[in-house]
Amino acid sequence: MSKLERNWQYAEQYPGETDALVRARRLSLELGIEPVSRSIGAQLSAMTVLSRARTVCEVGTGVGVSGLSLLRYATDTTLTSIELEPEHLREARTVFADAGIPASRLRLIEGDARHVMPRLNLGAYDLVLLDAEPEQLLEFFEQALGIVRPGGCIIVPGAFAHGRVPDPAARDAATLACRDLLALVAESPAIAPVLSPAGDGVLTLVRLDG
Ligand SMILES: C[S@@+](CC[C@H](N)C(=O)[O-])C[C@H]1O[C@@H](n2cnc3c(N)ncnc32)[C@H](O)[C@@H]1O
Repeated sequence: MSKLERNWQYAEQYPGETDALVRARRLSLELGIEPVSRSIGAQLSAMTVLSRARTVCEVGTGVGVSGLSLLRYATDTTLTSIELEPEHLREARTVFADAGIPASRLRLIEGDARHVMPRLNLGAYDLVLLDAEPEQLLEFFEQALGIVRPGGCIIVPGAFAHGRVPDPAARDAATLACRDLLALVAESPAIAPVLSPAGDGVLTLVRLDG
């Protein structure tokens, strides 16, 4: 194992998770839904608090691993989470309830985020997480730019498309979408991008004022 791989593995095993997160992660894997990794979950938990995010929007609820992470330390934060699959959302409702998250802090919306996001209030969210179909990433991103407030951020876990983005031979739709987004935001005067190699890559995009 290379030094980089050892670092990565250590970082993935390092953070502790709550019992509710451990249960949700297990359920997610049993159902074949890929949850955010432990280190990314820890980053999300910290980001919500660091950025003082009160309003968070998530695309791709799954069964709630990322949602629980986002809300972990932020007791006043509300989460709007959009999920296409009714079964996933049903499981997520149970996961949030079992974790003791009050219903008043949650707005779980069933539907295709590409149709739901245009109905959300412009500039109303402090933090937006995009964790659904990578092929649709550019569409989600355009909508996210509209709903995140200036100074707020958009977070994209899985930005390496399972490690394929850095491989020039990889040309599948998901990889191309991630590459296109990375190129787009690198050139944008309206965004400060940060790409971290944690998990399968986390792209954090701060929407600049003006
Ligand atoms: C990678 S999983 C999300 C995992 C979750 N964020 C977590 O960490 O627990 C992606 C989810 O996005 C959902 N999804 C796919 N396309 C979607 C769309 N267009 N709108 C909303 N949800 C979508 C899938 O059904 C799946 O549950």
